[in-house]
Amino acid sequence: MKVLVADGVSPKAVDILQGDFDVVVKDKLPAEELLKIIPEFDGIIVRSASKVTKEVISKAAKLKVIGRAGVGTDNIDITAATERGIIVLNAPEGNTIAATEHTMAMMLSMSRMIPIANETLHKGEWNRKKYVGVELRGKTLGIIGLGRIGSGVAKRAMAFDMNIIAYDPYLNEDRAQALGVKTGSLGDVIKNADFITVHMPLTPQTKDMLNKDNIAQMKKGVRLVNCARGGIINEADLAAALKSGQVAAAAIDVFTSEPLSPDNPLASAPNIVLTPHLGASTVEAQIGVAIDASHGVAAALKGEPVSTAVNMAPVSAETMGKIRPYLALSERLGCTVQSLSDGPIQSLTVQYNGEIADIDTKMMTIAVIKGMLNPILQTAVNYVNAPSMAKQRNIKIQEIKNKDVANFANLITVTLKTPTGEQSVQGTLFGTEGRIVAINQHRVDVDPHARILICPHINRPGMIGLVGSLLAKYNINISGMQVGKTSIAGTSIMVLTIDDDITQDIIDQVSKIDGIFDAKLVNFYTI
Ligand SMILES: NC(=O)c1ccc[n+]([C@@H]2O[C@H](COP(=O)([O-])OP(=O)(O)OC[C@H]3O[C@@H](n4cnc5c(N)ncnc54)[C@H](O)[C@@H]3O)[C@@H](O)[C@H]2O)c1
Ligand SMILES: O=C(O)[C@H](O)COP(=O)(O)O
Repeated sequence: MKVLVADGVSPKAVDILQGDFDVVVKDKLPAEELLKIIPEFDGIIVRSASKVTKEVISKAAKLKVIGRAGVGTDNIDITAATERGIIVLNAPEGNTIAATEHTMAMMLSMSRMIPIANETLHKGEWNRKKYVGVELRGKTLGIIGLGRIGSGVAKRAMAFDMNIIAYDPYLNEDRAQALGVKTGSLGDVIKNADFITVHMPLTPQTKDMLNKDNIAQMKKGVRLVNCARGGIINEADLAAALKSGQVAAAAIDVFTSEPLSPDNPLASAPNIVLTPHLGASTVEAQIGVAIDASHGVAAALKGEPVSTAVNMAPVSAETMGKIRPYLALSERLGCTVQSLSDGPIQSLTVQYNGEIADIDTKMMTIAVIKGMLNPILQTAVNYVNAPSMAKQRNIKIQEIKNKDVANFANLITVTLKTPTGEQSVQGTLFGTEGRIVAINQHRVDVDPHARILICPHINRPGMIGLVGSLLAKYNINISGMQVGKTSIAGTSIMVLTIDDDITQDIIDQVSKIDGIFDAKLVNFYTI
């Protein structure tokens, strides 16, 4: 598979990917070139420069994953990617410190007029009277958006003896208390702050959040910082407020259109410190995001789950650690139960018993759906599109959780209903190895790999021999065999692991053997 590493992402990404993938590096990637070359690639890693638009995605016939070596995914059309089942992932933590420290640097440079003092001194002007700044100590800093970077700024600003007031409508009050930060409404921040810094994504709600109306209500001489996204502070309104003196100074790293055009009103505004989107530009951050994004892209291309995918239900790293060993088993249970069934799938129930009932199992249920649908659909089903594929087919999905369990520490029971009846399989982990432990109430111990042939049969001597001889006639080797017990009198189930390919015609012949009720092949190579 081929991966395109664009936008000057650190060479660390190439080091990580090149063992497994064919890697192409394009530090500069004009939009027309991206459109032209994207059909060749299975994966792409970008920073904010390349725009992965709907048009790019429509041409990306093989694309399975878009990795963002950074936080903001506003340069990627996530809706278009999700519709195509393309995983979009980011690297949300690698550049947090860099952006936090850049915000502090911007606040200090703006307060002490360092850029202009430096520039004029280089021109030979020794101007000590003109560049008298203000202190941070004792000032109120309004932080809008108290996420990773906002909290980091809060901590550092406290060390400068600033008073903090934060506004974040989605913030849990406990988190603010743990940080020792006072919270308030947007209006409280607007009215009380001497400095305001914004740290949230650009969304329809946050666009122009600071504008001429609320800038007019701020303290005269307020100082504003934007190291988040261009447009959260309206650029024309800010430029006007800098000219009028309502805003004493501003420090801006991000712009509505990048690179910054000379026509942008901020380019010529007074008392403003500008940097060309440098928040994440430290050696450490670029290595960090490249490592995280490339590991995510590699995992996605290998069909493994990705904890930083942004178009899937989020799963914490802690939960991921607990569920990871169950994912392959879950997929195999989905594949097995589907292979046992006939007719259109009406509903799928996944029941979790034991300790796993206490954890967030939604990704395991998605793995079951993936395993159930992949063998029967033309479109590749993955962790992103599995729930919507099930919905499109009107399959009712139900999760049941119960801490009670007999015989095992944890048990997953997958039941699938079609108009012809109900099939169920159960699985558990022995150590880290997944095992199918029951098929339609017959107790078995099956390692779900390669292909298995499942034959319910009458419980009488000679049945295994009959099936074995028929398969031997076609030179099909049986590498494993299990006979399942049940409380249902007179019936049994044999599960044969077979190495070789087997035709439907041979399976039909097995099912016609006297005493065999049915023969179903589960091909784990199809998931
Ligand atoms: N300048 C740079 O180079 C640079 C580097 C890294 C991140 N960023 C940007 O910084 C921003 C913050 O990044 P982060 O990692 O802290 O993100 P985060 O997701 O950890 O935090 C965002 C916070 O904003 C809050 N929020 C969302 N909508 C809000 C609203 N309407 N009003 C107030 N708060 C709201 C959320 O509740 C969350 O707490 C993002 O836009 C990101 O793209 C820029
Ligand atoms: O959202 C981000 O991570 C930052 O804006 C960094 O963007 P960059 O990778 O283009 O520097």
